[in-house]
Amino acid sequence: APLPARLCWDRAPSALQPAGCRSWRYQQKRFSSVVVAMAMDLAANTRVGFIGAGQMAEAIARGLDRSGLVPADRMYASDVNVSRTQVFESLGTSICSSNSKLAENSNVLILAVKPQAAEKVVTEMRPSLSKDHLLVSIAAGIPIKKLQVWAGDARIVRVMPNVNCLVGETAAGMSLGKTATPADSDLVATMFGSLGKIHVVDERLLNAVTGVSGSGPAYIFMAIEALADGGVASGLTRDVAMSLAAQTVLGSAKMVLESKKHPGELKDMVTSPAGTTIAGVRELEERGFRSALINAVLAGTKRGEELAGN
Ligand SMILES: NC(=O)C1=CN([C@@H]2O[C@H](COP(=O)(O)OP(=O)(O)OC[C@H]3O[C@@H](n4cnc5c(N)ncnc54)[C@H](O)[C@@H]3O)[C@@H](O)[C@H]2O)C=CC1
Ligand SMILES: O=C(O)[C@@H]1CCC=N1
Repeated sequence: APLPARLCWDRAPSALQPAGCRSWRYQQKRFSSVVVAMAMDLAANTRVGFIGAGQMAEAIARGLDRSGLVPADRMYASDVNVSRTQVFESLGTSICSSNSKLAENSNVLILAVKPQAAEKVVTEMRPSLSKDHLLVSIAAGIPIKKLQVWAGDARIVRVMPNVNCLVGETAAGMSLGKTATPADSDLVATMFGSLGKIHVVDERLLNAVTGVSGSGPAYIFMAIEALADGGVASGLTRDVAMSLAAQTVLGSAKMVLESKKHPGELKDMVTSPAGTTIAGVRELEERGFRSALINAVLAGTKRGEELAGN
């Protein structure tokens, strides 16, 4: 189910920054005072710690800093790989020498290690975790039930974002653990709402979210690359072909989101009788384009289910 309107924002949080923040834009009037107060409280009191400072942690950290909701100097990170902590240091983030130290410094911990490492990492941290910690796991597949056993008293929220956090256009799903509170739900929705869009879903559907939007950017990047290759094969320069391909994907996504029309109807708008598009559509149908995408999503969902069992 989509979040209640007040929590399902399009980039709203860039407008929800406390006075003094870089890009505060005085747009609070668009939101209820409760939401504004919550976002300001979050901005003031949340110390976000990244357990694992890899690709996704970086995308979230850069996105949060960029949105202004949690500035880099109120984020912490730990990683066994020094080259990764150096990246976070360059963002202005404090580095902790262990995951336990990270827990001492942060009240919201983002579990951003690979799913296969999650049990060892969380179990080792358990003595440092208390009911005052909110553990937000982005690890694909790992169920809340397991996380709760490993983490002891910490409250758990599971989120499946995607790498587009980096540009404030993520598409994410979230589910709450048993002891997570409505305030935790609001906080996580606000945080990831500042990075794009987030929906609350039943936990059993989080692997499907992973299949569609967690992994989806890779499929779209491949599509952009292939469209550009087609352009180059047809004589365009690489730069022009890439720009045309990426802008076409951006514009098409906007058409779906803003027109609220069914994608099939939009496709028909492009497809002239005996024209160029139907020639291409026919080729795609012959090669199982739609079926390939459907199967890719199902394969990703299934892999998430496998990761649950490790
Ligand atoms: N890459 C993506 O697009 C997405 C990834 N995810 C999830 O995010 C998590 C992280 O994925 P990536 O960032 O792609 O992986 P990554 O490999 O870039 O990052 C994982 C980081 O954890 C660090 N690490 C390993 N053991 C550690 C330990 N004991 N203590 C602290 N740090 C440790 C590694 O050195 C590495 O830097 C995974 O669980 C994945 O399922 C979720 C959504 C999208
Ligand atoms: O490939 C993966 O397992 C992760 C989870 C979703 C996107 N990347």
